Amino acid sequence: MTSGPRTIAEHTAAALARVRPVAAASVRVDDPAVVGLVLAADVVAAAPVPAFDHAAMDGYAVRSADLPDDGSSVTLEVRGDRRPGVPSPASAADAVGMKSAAPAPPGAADFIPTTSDGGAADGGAADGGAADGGAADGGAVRIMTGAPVPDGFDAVVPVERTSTSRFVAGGPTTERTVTLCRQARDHVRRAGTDLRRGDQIARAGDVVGPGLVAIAAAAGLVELPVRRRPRVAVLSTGSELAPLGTTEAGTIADSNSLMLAALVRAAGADVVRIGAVPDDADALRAALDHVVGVKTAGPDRHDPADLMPTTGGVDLIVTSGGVSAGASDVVRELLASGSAADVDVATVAMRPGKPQALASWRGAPWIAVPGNPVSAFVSTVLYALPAVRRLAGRPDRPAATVRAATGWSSPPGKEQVVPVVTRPDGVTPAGRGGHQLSSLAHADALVVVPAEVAHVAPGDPLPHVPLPEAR
Ligand SMILES: Nc1nc2c(c(=O)[nH]1)N[C@H]1C(S)=C(S)[C@@H](COP(=O)(O)OP(=O)(O)OC[C@H]3O[C@@H](n4cnc5c(N)ncnc54)[C@H](O)[C@@H]3O)O[C@H]1N2
Ligand code: MOO
Repeated sequence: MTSGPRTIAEHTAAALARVRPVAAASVRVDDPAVVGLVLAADVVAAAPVPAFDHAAMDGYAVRSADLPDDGSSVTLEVRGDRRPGVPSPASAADAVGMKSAAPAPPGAADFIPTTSDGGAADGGAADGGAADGGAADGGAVRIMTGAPVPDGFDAVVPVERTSTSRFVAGGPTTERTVTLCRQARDHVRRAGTDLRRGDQIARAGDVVGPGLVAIAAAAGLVELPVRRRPRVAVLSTGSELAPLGTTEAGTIADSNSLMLAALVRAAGADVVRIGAVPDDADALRAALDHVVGVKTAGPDRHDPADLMPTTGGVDLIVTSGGVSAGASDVVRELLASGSAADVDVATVAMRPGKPQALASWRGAPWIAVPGNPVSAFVSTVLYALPAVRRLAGRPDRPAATVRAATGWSSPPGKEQVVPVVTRPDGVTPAGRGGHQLSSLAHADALVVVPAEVAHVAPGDPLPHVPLPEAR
């Protein structure tokens, strides 16, 4: 199908209609590769955060009811010791049998009941050892930040606001009593006050970042439902294209495939870069078959009947060059040959980037952009990157506008796509503007000047398409 001139929005929609998000999979939260992937489903907490009521300060757990309302101090017996990472009081008591004759060494991961003479309890609650520091008898329980607050206790008084004044890291803790008073804050982080079980953590389409990994782990999740990075093949067409560093007369460096690969990678895809294919339909056919993983069975490897269709290789193909009206425009030649499906050769009323094409090759969507480097760049940003985003499972980028910081002219009747540098006072065309490849070196966004605008004035609002951050 060949259509008449269309708008950028129309061609973007036509490109997007060809792609769907790649399949979802589960990836462990501790797999570094999960960072940067896109959630395939909403994520909810499997456990509350915090998981249990715990001390927010090193100090003493108390019952506020035991502390005078008027703020005067009270001396309480120190009846136990709570460290982070210990079992619950009951199981700790079981573990130590409540019979230990000597105080545990500092750092012992136990709840150590303390007797009134400073030694460890040997008879449990029955002899006044306040076996689990339970609240029934009140008193104070020495507690370190992160340790579970004993049942019945409801506040923690920081050590520096008590008669103890400080704990010595790794040192003994033998005080039998502590004098303290009511504090304005309870310094207890309560279970579920950050997230309750079932609370939503993130939504489908969100990118997994460091913070999400942390909250997922804290909320009891082992795996996240994500989509793998889309695989995108990038290749250039042109018999004049030579490998990097070649200085042979009449050849040029294949800069487009490097540029397109970097753009597509920055947008979140894994890239299979084929590099340059000569202006030869058979060579292009073979290269495309290679990237989609088609097996050739017969002696004539180009007979479609001998090809096993598969999209196992890549999720999208992006090619540059060969889409205009020349005798060596190999993409056009191949699209006209009947080998490709869903062919849509389009003229877009934009500058640069007028000739465009879409197709599908053995089931893989194919976005063909023009070869002029600036055209290839803007076309890839406008058509291929939204497709990569959709393949990855991300929502479409919301429309944004930016102010022009300077003025410039624009061709009448065409949308003008301008690589720009974005500053606080607005955007200015990057480099020397126009079709100069050098202008792309510092561009951080594109702006699209509407077709009906012949002159952009400073302060005019323009649609703004930020470039993806290189990675
Ligand atoms: N008679 C017409 N001629 C052209 C038209 C038209 O409408 N009628 N359109 C022009 C426009 S607009 C563009 S854009 C180009 C697009 O042409 P192609 O997509 O066929 O691209 P090529 O001819 O292959 O190359 C154009 C230009 O870009 C250079 N190039 C190509 N590939 C690379 C690469 N990988 N790395 C660096 N540079 C590359 C190539 O050498 C050419 O100079 O067509 C106009 N013609
Ligand atoms: O529109 Mo072409 O894309 O001039 O460069």
